[in-house]
Amino acid sequence: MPNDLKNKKLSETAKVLNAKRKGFNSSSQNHQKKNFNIKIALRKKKTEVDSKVSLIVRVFRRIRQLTIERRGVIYSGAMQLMDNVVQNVEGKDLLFDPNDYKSRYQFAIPSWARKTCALLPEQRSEIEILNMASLMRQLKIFRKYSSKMQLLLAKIVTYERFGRRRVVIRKGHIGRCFYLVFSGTVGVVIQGDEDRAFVNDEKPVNILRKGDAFGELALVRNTARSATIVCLENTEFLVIDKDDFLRLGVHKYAYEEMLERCNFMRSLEIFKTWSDEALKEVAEGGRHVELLCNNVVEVDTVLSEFVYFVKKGQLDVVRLLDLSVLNEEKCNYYSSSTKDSFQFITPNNSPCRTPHLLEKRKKTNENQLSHLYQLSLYIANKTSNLANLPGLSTELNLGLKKDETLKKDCMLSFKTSSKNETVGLGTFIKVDSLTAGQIFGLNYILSEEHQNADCKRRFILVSAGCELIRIQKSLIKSKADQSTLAKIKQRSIPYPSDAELNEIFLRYNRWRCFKENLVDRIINYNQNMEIAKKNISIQVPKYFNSNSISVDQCTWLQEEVSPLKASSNSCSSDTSRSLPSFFSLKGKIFAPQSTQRTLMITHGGIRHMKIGSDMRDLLQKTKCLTT
Ligand SMILES: Nc1ncnc2c1ncn2[C@@H]1O[C@@H]2COP(=O)(O)O[C@H]2[C@H]1O
Repeated sequence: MPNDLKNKKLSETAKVLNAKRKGFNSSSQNHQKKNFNIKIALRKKKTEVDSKVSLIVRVFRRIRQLTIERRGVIYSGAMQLMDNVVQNVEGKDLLFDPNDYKSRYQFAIPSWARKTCALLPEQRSEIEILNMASLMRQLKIFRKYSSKMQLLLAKIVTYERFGRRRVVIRKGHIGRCFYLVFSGTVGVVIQGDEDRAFVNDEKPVNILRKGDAFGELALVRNTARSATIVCLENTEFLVIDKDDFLRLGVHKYAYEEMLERCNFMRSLEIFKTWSDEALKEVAEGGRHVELLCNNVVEVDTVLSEFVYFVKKGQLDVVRLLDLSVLNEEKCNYYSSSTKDSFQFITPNNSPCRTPHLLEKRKKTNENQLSHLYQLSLYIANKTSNLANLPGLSTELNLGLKKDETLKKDCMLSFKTSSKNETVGLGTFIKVDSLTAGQIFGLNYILSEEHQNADCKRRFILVSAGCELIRIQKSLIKSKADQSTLAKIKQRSIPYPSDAELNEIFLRYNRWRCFKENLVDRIINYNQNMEIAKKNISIQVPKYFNSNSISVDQCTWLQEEVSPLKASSNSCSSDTSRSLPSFFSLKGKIFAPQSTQRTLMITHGGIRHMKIGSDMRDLLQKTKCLTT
């Protein structure tokens, strides 16, 4: 009986539980269904909204397109606001020009602007004038004019376009217009006819690009044209008529710029003896050039026609160094990683002709060397007195092959590589940095016997962000008096020779290899120590193994550290050579104070490296250090 009762009760509870489970299942199924339906409904709604939004976007795009096509209006309120902001900012002493970074940068004059230029001034609407002014603000020279003048010019400016070899201005003709170059390049020829601009060895005296202007002299002086201007490629100009030029006073700006050049030159010691007339004549032929960082100013200083005066910023002088003249033994100094990072250069002289570099080059501006330039190493000393360079010994064997000093200037030596390509090994090395008031190229105006060796060596001029004045060598030469020439002769100190630069490079490279190897070894050591701790049969790795790297690190450390006196400061942050008292290789002192120590290795500056307590033990074991 009790058993029956028990069974009954059990079956009843089982029934109840089953019923509950069923109920639960059905309710969760319902819930899922509901969720699913909501999801589908939401998705439908979303696609509907999406299609509506894309339709609206398309309609607006079309309206904008039609407006631009019909009325040429692109100058929105937002654009105007932005221009105002930029104008306000322009007055401040910014380190960069915001206009250089405008996303609306045009490489050629757009069709709406051509249409505007074709209209008579009185037919141009206010918005069209604003559009034109906004476009013209891309030109550096235009930005120098006041906002009022900009609008007045935008109202009267006309458009002209000429193909390659077309003469824009012919020397001796009457001047009728002033030209602003918007796209393309033109050559200035003073002697002979325009064909000289296209003869290889007789280059034009000057090349003008986007943002440059010409044709002001004849208008201001009321004389004949002083030079012939010929298009070197398809070139677009914005043109200002002589009457407008004089009426609006544009000539005052041109005159002011010339005066600025004149005053700058007058402030330089080298031109102190010059008459005002001579200085003015030279300044008139000069041009202002503003360059962003990493733009190449001159690819080959030997072929250059110009002397460069740094007005603001910094101009770097870079030399392409032939590393293949170093013998095999010296070449071994490059660790595999270091070797990879140096550029192989093909015989046609261009630093960027290898396929992967070409690829990169295509992506960047034609005139930029940035990726190669990163490799350059800075040498502050422009004299050949190497004793002044930190830690350099002139007795150091250069590793130059006999009779293989640099015969052909800047031409790298080429070898056939494993892939049957002719390759050379070179690196760019910065030999000088010119700052405001310094000049590059004055040496060239001396007679050949007085020129220093640098006049026959090719250097590359690279802007580190600078404003330059560019004047033809011939123009300065024609006006230079005896005392100026004597001053130039006196000041001409050549840059370090290639042999010296090679030495500097080797030393730098050795230091770099050493650092890399040291870091590798520390990492390697730490990893192996972990293994060694677990498995006693494995030998504890040696940290210093003088056979495995080309430079004996112990010697290096001693060499680096030897001039240091153990001081009581734990770590000095100034740039003079100093060491914390607890670490001195020479004195073999190592005071264990905590688990972390700072190993300082100096080479013309201080470098820090953290080492752990195991490292300290190891240094002691390898007898580099004793407690
Ligand atoms: N050395 C020069 N470098 C650049 N531009 C020049 C040089 N000499 C003359 N020009 C320009 O060439 C123009 C020729 O016509 P203009 O004489 O009216 O004005 C001249 C200057 O604007």
